Amino acid sequence: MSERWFSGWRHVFKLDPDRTITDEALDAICTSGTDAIIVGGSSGITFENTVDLMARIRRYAVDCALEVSTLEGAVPGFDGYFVPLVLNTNRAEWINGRQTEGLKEYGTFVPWEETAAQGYIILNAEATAAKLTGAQTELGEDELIAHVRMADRLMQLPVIYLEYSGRFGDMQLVKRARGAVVNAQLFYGGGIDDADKARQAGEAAHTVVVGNVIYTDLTAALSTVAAVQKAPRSGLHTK
Ligand SMILES: CC(C)=CCC/C(C)=C/CC/C(C)=C/CC/C(C)=C/CC/C(C)=C/CC/C(C)=C/CC/C(C)=C/COP(=O)(O)OP(=O)(O)O
Ligand SMILES: O=P(O)(O)OC[C@@H](O)CO
Repeated sequence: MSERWFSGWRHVFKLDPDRTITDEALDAICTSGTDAIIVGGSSGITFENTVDLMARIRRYAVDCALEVSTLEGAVPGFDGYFVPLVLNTNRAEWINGRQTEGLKEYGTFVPWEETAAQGYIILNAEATAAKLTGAQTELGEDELIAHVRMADRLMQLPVIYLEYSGRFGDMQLVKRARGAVVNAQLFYGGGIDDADKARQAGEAAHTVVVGNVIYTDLTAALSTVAAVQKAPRSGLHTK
């Protein structure tokens, strides 16, 4: 598999421009040893709150990518860009509709070498992103694997993101999804609020994303970095 700008990422913190984080907490996150920060959220994202958070993270050496979820929030100056496509919805707006609108507006300015599509499979019905996009979250194993193959083999997406935002997912299912992946990098995110869950996710997925706990228990959030980085990588792509 060819190297991608995010290939080496095992642990990532996701920061939401629509939430408040103190300078002290941001300093701890950015100097934690995490591989990268993703800036993203599914509601309340504006140009102003995204620029503000980017400028604060930019004081640190850590890689910082934007997950573009609104047209207004497409801000230049990040190290990389992810464009989510939701795969388990029947609302075309969230599969390719808004993305095409975005390309009409910004297509000539996109830094393509540092931009990657993410095939989102949203599995927690309670997540804001699931409600927003009408995601069909009740997938059996066969349906999940079919979505994974659609993303990985037919669509050739570089990232498949199993999204349980707000709830810890089924790690056996995540491992099976990973087993079906040939080229994509499998991101897992959702409900990681201690080192043990982080370790389990680190054993199951290529890349582990930690979000909400940053805002509720910073010490627990920081403990997830070493837990993922020490987790056995058996069965993972060589990156
Ligand atoms: C000018 C310049 C430099 C441009 C570079 C940016 C760039 C590459 C632009 C390309 C143009 C473009 C294609 C834009 C498309 C933008 C767009 C509107 C895409 C739609 C994305 C989408 C499917 C959004 C739906 C929600 C979603 C999947 C969001 C991802 C983040 C996420 C899941 C956050 C957490 O979820 P949440 O449920 O909120 O979690 P909590 O419940 O815990 O809060
Ligand atoms: O916020 P949590 O539940 O940690 O999930 C992380 C990330 O997958 C959200 O998009």
